[in-house]
Amino acid sequence: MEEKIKEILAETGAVLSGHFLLSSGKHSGGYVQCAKVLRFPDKAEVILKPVAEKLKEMKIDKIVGPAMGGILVAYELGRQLGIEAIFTERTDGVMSLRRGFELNKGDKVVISEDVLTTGKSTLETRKVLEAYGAEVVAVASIIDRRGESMLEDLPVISAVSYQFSTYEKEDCPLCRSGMEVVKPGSRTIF
Ligand SMILES: O=P(O)(O)OC[C@H]1O[C@H](OP(=O)(O)OP(=O)(O)O)[C@H](O)[C@@H]1O
Ligand SMILES: O=C(O)c1cc(=O)[nH]c(=O)[nH]1
Repeated sequence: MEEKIKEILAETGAVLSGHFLLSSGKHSGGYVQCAKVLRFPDKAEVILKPVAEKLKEMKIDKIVGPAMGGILVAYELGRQLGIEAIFTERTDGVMSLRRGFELNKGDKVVISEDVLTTGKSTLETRKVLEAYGAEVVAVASIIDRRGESMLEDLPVISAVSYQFSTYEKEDCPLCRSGMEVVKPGSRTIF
């Protein structure tokens, strides 16, 4: 199934190579733009089905996706699981739950993401949810591109994994080659 999902990601133009500034501030020659595949609801259903199947085994009350990338993933997983899908968002750089969304003490929640790189957005989201007394039981994503071990105390359920080289800005060979760097994501605070 991983191969089929990677084919869908490639054919929808989601897998990019170039010189990218990631949300973490690191640089990379590879990037997965999940919005390119999620623009097709039928393909979103296919690529997230294996993730939803695994989540079915857990007793989950809600799916929470951090904006922007996690929202559509939460929506599709919530649809397949028949549960509520909500989102957190950054206001002045601070992640919070807004729009009258509610979490009850003891709610078992899954955080959904399009891409996991360093896990920073996920950890920020986890803090917000735990402050409401919710229990984060897993993280779900389309892409797992974590290079280092992050989120070790949580089950991570992803549709596919990629290993792209990432570099600190100072050590980036793509910077040295003079290639212009592109920042596709919306986070501005690293
Ligand atoms: O694991 P991390 O290092 O946190 O990186 C992954 C995050 O980066 C991207 O979001 P971004 O903040 O760029 O905003 P976007 O969802 O609007 O693209 C992506 O959607 C994940 O949320
Ligand atoms: O780390 C990121 O910001 C990131 C990497 C990636 O491949 N795709 C994405 O949407 N964000």
